[in-house]
Amino acid sequence: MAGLERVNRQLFPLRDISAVAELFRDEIEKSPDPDLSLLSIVVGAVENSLTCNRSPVLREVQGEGEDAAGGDFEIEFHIVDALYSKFRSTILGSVDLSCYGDSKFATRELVKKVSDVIWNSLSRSYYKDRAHLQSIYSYLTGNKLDCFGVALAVVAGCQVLGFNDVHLALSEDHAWVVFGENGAETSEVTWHGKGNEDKRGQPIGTGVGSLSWLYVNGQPVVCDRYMEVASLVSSVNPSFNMTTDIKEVADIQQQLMWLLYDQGHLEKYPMALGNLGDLEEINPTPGRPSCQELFSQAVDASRKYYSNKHVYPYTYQGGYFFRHKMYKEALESWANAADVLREYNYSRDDEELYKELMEIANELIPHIMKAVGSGIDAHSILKDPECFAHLLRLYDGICQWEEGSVTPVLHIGWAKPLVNTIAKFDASVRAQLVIDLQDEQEEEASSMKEERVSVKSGSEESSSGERKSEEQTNDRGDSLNNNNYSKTPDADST
Ligand SMILES: CC1(C)CN=C(N2CCN(c3ncnc4sc(C(F)(F)C(F)(F)F)cc34)CC2)S1
Repeated sequence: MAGLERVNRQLFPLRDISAVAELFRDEIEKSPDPDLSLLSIVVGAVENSLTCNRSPVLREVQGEGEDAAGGDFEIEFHIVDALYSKFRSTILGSVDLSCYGDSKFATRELVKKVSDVIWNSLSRSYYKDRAHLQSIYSYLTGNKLDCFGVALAVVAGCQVLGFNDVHLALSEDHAWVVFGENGAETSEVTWHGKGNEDKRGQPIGTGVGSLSWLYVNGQPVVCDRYMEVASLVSSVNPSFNMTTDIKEVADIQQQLMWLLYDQGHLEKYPMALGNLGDLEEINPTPGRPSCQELFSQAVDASRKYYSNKHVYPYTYQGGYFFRHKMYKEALESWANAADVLREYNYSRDDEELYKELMEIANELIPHIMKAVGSGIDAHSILKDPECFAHLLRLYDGICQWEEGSVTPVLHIGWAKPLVNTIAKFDASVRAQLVIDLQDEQEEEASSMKEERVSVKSGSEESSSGERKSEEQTNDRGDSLNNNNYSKTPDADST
């Protein structure tokens, strides 16, 4: 039974958060196969009505730079019904299933066909970096989707066709699909980055290209239906403009995220836990885990399920500590993020991550140095050898990221803040730096260089890790803007 037939029509017209939450709860708790297009249309309609259709009068009274009063929304059943039918008929009307064999599993050709149907119905040229282009509501009412939205729409399209083996695979900066028996096959279905030929229809490379951060070294978040619901909720964007969020949209997103959290559907989804942490930091829900706990759960999930190959859990956590002036903890989180980087070679695919690290090294850490320099130094950072060790581990990780890459990472813009920062630490702290170079003979044997740096501080010492093997090379590609899942601006990438 399709999603709309089982929906509780008494809930309509949807006028408040609890009605939207009830509809999602029914779909998540009562259906073995939550209907992605239904849920994406509903939450996209709410987001659109509260953030996009603003009456000019309301805009004048809204305070800039804070949560604006979102006013009311009213989502009529017949609107959802019409859009839901439009999506289903678009997909069913464009794909002749007799052309794709009689296997109950999807084929590569089928997945590519669904991707083509979505792709060829998008507007010719639109600003891809815009917010609110992630939902099937946006696709149906404006023929616009961002790169995440295309991937989600392809999975939703395959669900309409009855192929429940097609699922969303997510890295920290790209999305694709898995399909076939045991989800053993992969396929690109959307574009990545700016000005790059899309690779739609191709499998995710198994060569060194798949060892890049873009494909998280073969450790993507492979979604089931419920985690796909979590991804569409996580992609809800409450922004009204660059400085103002609509509080109702954030509240709805937060409540839906807790609903999914309680059902265990965020357990293996570090970025969703991080997003929930951000929402809780702004507006804590009484009786719920703190945002700090959520950021820590995101780190644990990456370590437990993805061999600690994800960087963003540590940058979510480090950002939190920084905002709360917990500078020693922030340095440790950022050093832990850099330890993940060591495994990767830097390439054009990694521009988004590069920007994150630039901000940490060249803006946030200099800010900390200024703050502690002027006396706001709860931990006496500059006298703490462990902080110095975290700083060196951070930079050493970035250096190792660069090693073996065809594209350089560091330049003078990095060196100046680094030199200034190191110089801020007490000479007595710097004097404790002990660099143990591994014995030469061992180096030949292992053909992997390893160098240990430690800063003796009481009992503790911190050290850097293994070097990459020399044969790893780079892959090509570009980046995405991770603020709202959309890509960097490009006039006509589709
Ligand atoms: C710590 C940060 C710098 C703050 N926000 C970050 N986000 C915001 C939310 N975000 C996400 N949050 C949930 N799920 C996903 S799936 C995804 C993606 F795979 F890249 C996609 F689909 F291509 F856009 C991105 C992303 C991207 C990363 S990283």
